[in-house]
Amino acid sequence: MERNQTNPYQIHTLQRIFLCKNPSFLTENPPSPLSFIRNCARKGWVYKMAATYASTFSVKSTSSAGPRISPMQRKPFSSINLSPKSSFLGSQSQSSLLVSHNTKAPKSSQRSYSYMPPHASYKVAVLGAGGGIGQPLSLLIKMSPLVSALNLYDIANVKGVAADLSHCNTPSVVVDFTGAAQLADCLKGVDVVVIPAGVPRKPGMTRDDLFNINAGIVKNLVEAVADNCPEAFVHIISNPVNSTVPIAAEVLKRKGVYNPKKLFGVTTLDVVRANTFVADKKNLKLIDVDVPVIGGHAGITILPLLSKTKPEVSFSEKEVHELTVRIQNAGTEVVEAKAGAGSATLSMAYAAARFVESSLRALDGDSDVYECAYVQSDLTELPFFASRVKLGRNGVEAVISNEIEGLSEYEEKALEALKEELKASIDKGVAFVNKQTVAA
Ligand SMILES: NC(=O)C1=CN([C@@H]2O[C@H](COP(=O)(O)OP(=O)(O)OC[C@H]3O[C@@H](n4cnc5c(N)ncnc54)[C@H](O)[C@@H]3O)[C@@H](O)[C@H]2O)C=CC1
Ligand SMILES: O=C([O-])CC(=O)C(=O)O
Repeated sequence: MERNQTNPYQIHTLQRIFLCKNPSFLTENPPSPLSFIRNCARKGWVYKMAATYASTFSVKSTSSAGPRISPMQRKPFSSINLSPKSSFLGSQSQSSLLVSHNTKAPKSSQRSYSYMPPHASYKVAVLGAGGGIGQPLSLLIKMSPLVSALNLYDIANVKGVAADLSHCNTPSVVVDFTGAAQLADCLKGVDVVVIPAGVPRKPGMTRDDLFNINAGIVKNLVEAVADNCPEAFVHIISNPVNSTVPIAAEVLKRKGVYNPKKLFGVTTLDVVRANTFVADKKNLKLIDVDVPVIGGHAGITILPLLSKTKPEVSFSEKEVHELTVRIQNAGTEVVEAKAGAGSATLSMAYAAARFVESSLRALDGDSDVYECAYVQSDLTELPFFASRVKLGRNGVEAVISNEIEGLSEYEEKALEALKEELKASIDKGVAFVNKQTVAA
């Protein structure tokens, strides 16, 4: 079976594109995987895309009556090895679902369909929704077939964003919340909280230069998360991620609700960039490329594992060095191009939306969801580390350990070299919360 690495966001995009082009399709002809594939074939779309659609639509959704989130488990993560044939979507769901589609698909004349469309039943909150990332991210989340409620929070300018988005005819209901007094209401009953609140870089700044402002913002927001939706998945985007995630962990610990499986630093943009740059450099089909990125999310702490690129591809030493440096400096590339008007917003929104969609699929019972993220980890001696993780209903089900085995000499050295900086950033975050606690 051909390995399929299409990302979850592309999958839903395909289904939306198809349904937009065929508006009567849903009412006249419930979209069985088979009929979709026939339509794709008629339109000359590649088989792989059709198969991807079939696999997504074959994923059963939990109904609102079903158990949505099981009780928190505080055991340390288990580490598992990932088959070299697996993608972040996993190998088995794609192939087995394809097989099940092939065997179960009804004849075109039949009207009984075993397929269940995604059921919008999850509540997502975006904190910092009025900002450069917040706005396009909210739009992309509004497009998700899995979201029933989208709560948008900011300290200003969020009313108009919510009014605007609420006109899109997708399932979720959009509600705006402005200012600290409305934060608790925004968070009640939320399944996934995404935090892009905070200031972005200007040319000449490092991400760590944002610490003084963003540390306090993240601390306050996560305190409210702890009080109002302690069971939610928490996605931290605000920089410096290497420190803001440890800050969030300390806050949650002090509130007695820390579940390391549900706290994530969003590093998806590093993977998105690595995939794009490698595909470009090696003239590969973008849809096939998958490069794991480990470590952290700043400068040399961003470590793309080019030796683990799928499909297998060889790089010269020069190529490895140039690609690694470009991926590490890609944020700065955007900051400089924007010349004072902020940092990456659109690509970040795309990447964060992919991570949200993956989390929702995991919550919804898809047992084959993999993403790279910055999480509490025992892969190295550092307490937080980005690597590929398997996501499930309870958050991180396993950290994928074999991807940091058998590294190239270049990667081994880069891994050792990043540890000091990453440790300092983690310690800085923890010290910040300790200091605030003593002062209070
Ligand atoms: N993790 C990653 O890969 C990336 C992270 N970032 C980071 O994301 C953050 C946001 O970037 P942008 O959206 O471009 O900035 P922005 O300035 O355009 O938007 C930030 C938003 O946060 C809001 N905000 C500020 N304080 C808040 C508070 N206490 N509560 C709620 N909202 C608050 C602002 O009103 C604004 O709407 C920055 O820290 C940036 O460095 C940016 C790109 C990639
Ligand atoms: O570079 C920045 O400041 C924003 C960021 O984290 C990125 O684009 O990766």
